[in-house]
Amino acid sequence: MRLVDILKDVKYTIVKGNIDVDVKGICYDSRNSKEGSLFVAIKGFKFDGADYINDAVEKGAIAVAVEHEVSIDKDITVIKVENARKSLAKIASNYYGDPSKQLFMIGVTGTNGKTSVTYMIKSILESQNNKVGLIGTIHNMIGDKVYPTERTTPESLDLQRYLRLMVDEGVKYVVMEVSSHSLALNRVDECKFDIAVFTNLTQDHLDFHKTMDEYANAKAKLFRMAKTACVINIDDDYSSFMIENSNAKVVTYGIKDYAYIMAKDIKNDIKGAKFTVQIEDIKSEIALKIPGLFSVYNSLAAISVAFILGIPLQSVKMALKDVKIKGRFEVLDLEVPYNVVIDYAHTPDGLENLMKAFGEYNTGKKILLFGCGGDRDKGKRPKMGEVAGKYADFVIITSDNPRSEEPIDIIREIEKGIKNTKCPYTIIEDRKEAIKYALSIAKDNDVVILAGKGHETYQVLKDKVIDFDERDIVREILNGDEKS
Ligand SMILES: CC(=O)N[C@H]1[C@@H](OP(=O)(O)OP(=O)(O)OC[C@H]2O[C@@H](n3ccc(=O)[nH]c3=O)[C@H](O)[C@@H]2O)O[C@H](CO)[C@@H](O)[C@@H]1O[C@H](C)C(=O)N[C@@H](C)C(=O)N[C@H](CCC(=O)O)C(=O)O
Ligand SMILES: Nc1ncnc2c1ncn2[C@@H]1O[C@H](COP(=O)(O)OP(=O)(O)OP(=O)(O)O)[C@@H](O)[C@H]1O
Ligand SMILES: N[C@H](CCC[C@H](N)C(=O)O)C(=O)O
Ligand SMILES: [Mg+2]
Repeated sequence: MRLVDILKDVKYTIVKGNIDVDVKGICYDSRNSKEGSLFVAIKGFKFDGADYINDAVEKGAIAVAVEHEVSIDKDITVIKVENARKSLAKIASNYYGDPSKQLFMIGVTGTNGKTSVTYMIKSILESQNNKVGLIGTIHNMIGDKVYPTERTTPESLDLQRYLRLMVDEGVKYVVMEVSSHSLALNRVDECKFDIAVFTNLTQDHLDFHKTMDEYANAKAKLFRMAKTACVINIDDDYSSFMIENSNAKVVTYGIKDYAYIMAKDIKNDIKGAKFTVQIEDIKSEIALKIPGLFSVYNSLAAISVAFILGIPLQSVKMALKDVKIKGRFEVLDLEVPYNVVIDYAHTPDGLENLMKAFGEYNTGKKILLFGCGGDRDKGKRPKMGEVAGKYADFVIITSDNPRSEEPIDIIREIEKGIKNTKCPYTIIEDRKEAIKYALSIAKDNDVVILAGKGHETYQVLKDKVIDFDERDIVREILNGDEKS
């Protein structure tokens, strides 16, 4: 594709060379550069892409886009842009033919519930014989095909490539998680969203956004982008802020106060939740396999999208009843007289919602095992410790993904919070040892809750990533054949 066409509607100046060259690929990481590439050099939080221009050229790049003056003695085309991330999004959309224009785009944002809501929406859309694309934390999907991912919302170049692939494979609807990072870092700039969904806003990612206002402002961008409708959880404290930022029809859902789509007569046990959904004078019984009030909220968001698309409630009911999501309130099928549940709760609100889901019926003790991710929001750690102590009968504080931090430092911060409660707890830094201990103290009718890692089958340590699938670890321990 001609570079001049790739740069359509991008603000740039030519530093040197000619823009009427044929580009054979785009990259924002020099390590992915190849013959004929355009390398977009982004000045990031850790590295400056401009320091890797020579690497990119050695691998065949014939053009680079930079956001500040650099001296380049190579015989290549150099253009200067104001904002490399913003330009990359436009460049990617041009290169892949603006695929989101040919798709019905549903973006789901919020601190918790994004993955859960996207899976529910995908199930409902597929019940109408649609081929659906999904972009999210666990993996990306085109119909039933699964693609591994490292991000909840990919960089613009990767995202636009997925959207092009989805168009080419006959996808009509795309349902995607839109993280606050992606909104702040221009990853979804060129996505033409039709529906935006807001789940909730509570503390997370303040290591990045610094304040809740900044976090809310990032999320609000999505509601300004949506053209068809904005689906809003009216019970959330930030609902009015998201509604103020909505440029399309607003559909509200909720449980506490009046909402256009409401849930009533909610019943909940470890097998799932049941409730009556009410839309004006229409009512229907809904059953979910994932327990918890939070699951009722998530399903109301999905039901709202279905309502906007004119999908009959009977089809919605049938599509929702079997939805299960890896690592989201995943009850393991074991031959023991207690339950083991794996969940992804990794924020104070997520953990509180998870623990409340047990509170209503669990007859035995709630043994909660969790840690907090390293290189993430430190402020949530004591708050999660306090939530754990408030709702559990016994807590084992351990590691999650420590990343570059010392595991014990993270644990000590969590411990500060649990000390504000009377809940007995212990500290076991090694997560596998912690799981072994949790299983050793569980009695009949107890529930062992492994929180924070959910679907993850790895553990990110300082210098390596190890295999770590809690499903396998639990079974190995119970069968007495755990590998050390
Ligand atoms: C805070 C954040 O989101 N950072 C993302 C950002 O990193 P950065 O801007 O700091 O990039 P950098 O590492 O400084 O590198 C700058 C540039 O130099 C380039 N480079 C670097 C090295 C090299 O040899 N050659 C080269 O060209 C890089 O490709 C990059 O373009 O751009 C990088 C390249 O795309 C991402 O990998 C990185 O995600 C980091 C790893 C990350 O952990 N992000 C998390 C926080 C995240 O995005 N999470 C959200 C929300 C999760 C959720 O709540 O669900 C998500 O959507 O996943
Ligand atoms: N609506 C909700 N409100 C509060 N907590 C929730 C809600 N839905 C799910 N949770 C809890 O939060 C955890 C994460 O849910 P989910 O993966 O759907 O959120 P997410 O927004 O995709 O998270 P992430 O930002 O990490 O991608 C769940 O395992 C559950 O414990
Ligand atoms: N077990 C994960 C959960 C959060 C992952 C994701 N939401 C992010 O912030 O990258 C961790 O904290 O390490
Ligand atoms: Mg997610």
